[in-house]
Amino acid sequence: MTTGSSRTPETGDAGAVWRVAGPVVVAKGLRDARLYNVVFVGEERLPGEVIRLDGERVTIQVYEETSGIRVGEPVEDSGAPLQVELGPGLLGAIFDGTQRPLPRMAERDGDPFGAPTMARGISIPAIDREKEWEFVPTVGVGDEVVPGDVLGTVEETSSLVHKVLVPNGVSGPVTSVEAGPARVEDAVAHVGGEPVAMLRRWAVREPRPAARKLDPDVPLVTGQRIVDTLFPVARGGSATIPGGFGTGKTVLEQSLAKYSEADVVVYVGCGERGNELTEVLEEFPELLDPKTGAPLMQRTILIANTSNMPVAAREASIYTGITIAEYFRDQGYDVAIMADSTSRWGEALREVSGRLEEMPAEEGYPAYLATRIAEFYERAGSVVCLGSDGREGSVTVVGAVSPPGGDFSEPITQYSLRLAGTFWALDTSLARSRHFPSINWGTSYTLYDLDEWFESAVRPGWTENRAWARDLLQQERTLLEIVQLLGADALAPPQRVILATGRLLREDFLQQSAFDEVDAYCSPEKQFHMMRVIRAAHEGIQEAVGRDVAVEASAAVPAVAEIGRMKYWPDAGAEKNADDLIRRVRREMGGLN
Ligand SMILES: Nc1ncnc2c1ncn2[C@@H]1O[C@H](COP(=O)(O)OP(=O)(O)OP(=O)(O)O)[C@@H](O)[C@H]1O
Repeated sequence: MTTGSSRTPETGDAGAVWRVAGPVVVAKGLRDARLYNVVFVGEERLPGEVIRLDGERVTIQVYEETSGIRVGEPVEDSGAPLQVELGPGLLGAIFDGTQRPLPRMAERDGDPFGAPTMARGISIPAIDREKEWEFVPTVGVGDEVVPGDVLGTVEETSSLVHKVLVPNGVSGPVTSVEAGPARVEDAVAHVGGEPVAMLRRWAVREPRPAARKLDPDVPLVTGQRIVDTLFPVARGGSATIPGGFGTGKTVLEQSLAKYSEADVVVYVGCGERGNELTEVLEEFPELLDPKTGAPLMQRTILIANTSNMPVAAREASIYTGITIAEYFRDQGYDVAIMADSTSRWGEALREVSGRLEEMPAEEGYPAYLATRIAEFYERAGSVVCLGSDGREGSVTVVGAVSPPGGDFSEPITQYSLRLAGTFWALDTSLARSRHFPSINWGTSYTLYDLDEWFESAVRPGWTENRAWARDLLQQERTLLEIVQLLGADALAPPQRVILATGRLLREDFLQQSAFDEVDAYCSPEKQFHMMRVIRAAHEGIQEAVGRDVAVEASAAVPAVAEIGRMKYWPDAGAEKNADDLIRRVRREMGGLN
């Protein structure tokens, strides 16, 4: 994050600390302060952000521990709002909530998740200034360019070409452009005589512009069966994952981060425990993309703001993340941002608001909570990017919510579900019975209609399979209620068929282990073929019942046990395996009498 290092001394406006209350500092004497400007507090120059102006009192949320700051210490206004640095070198990076590179801080200070007072006042540039990138121009001298046009590219990783765009507010003829190695601050081109470097800055609270929004009609394939088949999210759409303690939010967010078909993934670990993020930091660099075989870290940016880091920086981490996501979207990429957890973020808002002595609204949260959550989800979108080539990009937002006591009526869950297009409700009783992912198929939903895409891109028949599975699960639910009241004997054979198939669907399709090397990712094609087999088993049991064969006998044929092993089939041979198994199911069930 740029904390005003580019300011000139003339713009610096100086005041003094007047009051300190936790992460909130009130200063006086800053004549030119503006809302959301970055200021430096105290002798240690701790960065903070102006969050309220009240006469001569300027209220600041400070992004670092304020202990030891005394009344009268200097406060300086940088004259600029909170910004992130954007450019080659972001992929694979690990930042804190204000975009300080954690590995380089750790080199200085040891464990980055250790002491809450770590690294006070240190300012390390987010993007490496010395690294050289091979710049390949895509324009020539004399070409007329407008904001968003691609000036050239650098190969940031083996799987992603970073596009260097004409910045906002710059247009005209290219007056010079130079191929070859360049550092991020070097001018790689001149447009209308203005130098253009690769490094950009952007105020985090301001959405980056695009030419226009598109209807989200392509799914973000996740490789998670219940998600893709029953409740898919669109590229450029949004999803929320509420779940009580231990229901699997973090595991699901991480599976999405690992396996979603996004070009770039921004993972914001917000207020989670340090050891959970350490796991992520250790595990991610080891993982390979199931599609390309390239290290997953090459497409990932991690933003870590753990529960022991200063609370105000947690609020910033979401904005830092989404701004970086939009930056890659603008290059024409599909980006997914996962935030775990927005509840911890809401708690940061609540804490700061409490220090400001604002009138609390629902459950002590500030009245502007809903607006803030909306600002985050509304930055999702599929767009035509700025620039003349009409390229398209998207940001998909996935936010986890940890409602206290698993109570979904609390404000953050309620606001999130009003805003997000997909709702994956994690269920405590499913988690307790070790049914993972514990997405409740009765209460979850998606508002995106993506059937057409699946029909043409995966297989015709996808929609019908999906409708069949949903209907069957719904019927099973109703029947299970009857069984609870009256016992299984109350059911007629056709109803028992539904229970038998419902079980197959739940155990052999919806359950998916995030920790099994093969099962953790399931392609839509394999999902389709697995569903075909389960439907064939359903028909087989139904036919057998028509011949007066007991449901239990059909459900016990050896081929049914093989259905339980479909998860471990390799993706590649799924179609043939499914054909073979369907034949076996028919043969074995057909032979019963
Ligand atoms: N898809 C899955 N496959 C296998 N096990 C899972 C899966 N999802 C969750 N689990 C199990 O559930 C446990 C809890 O998951 P997780 O830590 O994600 O929960 P959480 O909702 O994030 O918890 P917290 O409320 O503590 O943040 C995991 O350690 C794991 O054992």
